[in-house]
Amino acid sequence: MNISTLTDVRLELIAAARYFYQQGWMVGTAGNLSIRLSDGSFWITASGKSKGELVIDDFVRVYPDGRVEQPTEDSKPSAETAIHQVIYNLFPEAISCYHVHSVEANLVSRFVNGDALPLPPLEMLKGLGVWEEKPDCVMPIFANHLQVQQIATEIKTRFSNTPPQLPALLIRDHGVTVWAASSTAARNYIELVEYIFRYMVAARRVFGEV
Ligand SMILES: CSCCC(=O)C(=O)COP(=O)(O)O
Ligand SMILES: [Zn+2]
Repeated sequence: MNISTLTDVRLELIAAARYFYQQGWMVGTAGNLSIRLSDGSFWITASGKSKGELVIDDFVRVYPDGRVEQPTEDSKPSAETAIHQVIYNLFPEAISCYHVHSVEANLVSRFVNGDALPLPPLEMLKGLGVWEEKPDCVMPIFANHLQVQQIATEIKTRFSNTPPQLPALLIRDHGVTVWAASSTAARNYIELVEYIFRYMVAARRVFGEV
């Protein structure tokens, strides 16, 4: 057994949340992070915690049968747990699911009225698994329903019929969610999609609508 096997994976989520908070992507209590374990359960941030200063007891463990293990009675699973559950069910290779709120994600989600955001053919897309010359990629956009379960159901229905080109989705006027085969990859994916959104906002300023 090496030393990394002994590390509590919640520490990775704490470090990632602190970093995202510093970038302005998890301001206040915004966003939620999760990591799946080998038994199929996952740790997810408890609802309403300040994401810049999480501690080890600010997580809840959710089991595949829906059972929830809370460190304290007032720790409730993230309000957006249903989205993490649907992502883990749809994508068996997913080990981490990260959701953040940035200003740029919200701006680009209004660049189109439809349910798909065309992405510029940037080299950065390779980091998200798109190895094509001049890739023609879109990021799926979902409506931000008050009932999170409705968002989760729409993700399930759409992705069951049409798998996304990228491991990422946008919820309009809300934020972005990514999933990956490791927590390190999920962190990179958040950085990559946020770079692409920043580029899109800057490009609109420089070139106008393209
Ligand atoms: C001020 S954030 C509003 C709720 C939300 O969108 C979010 O990501 C955080 O919810 P949680 O229950 O995970 O704290
Ligand atoms: Zn959110």
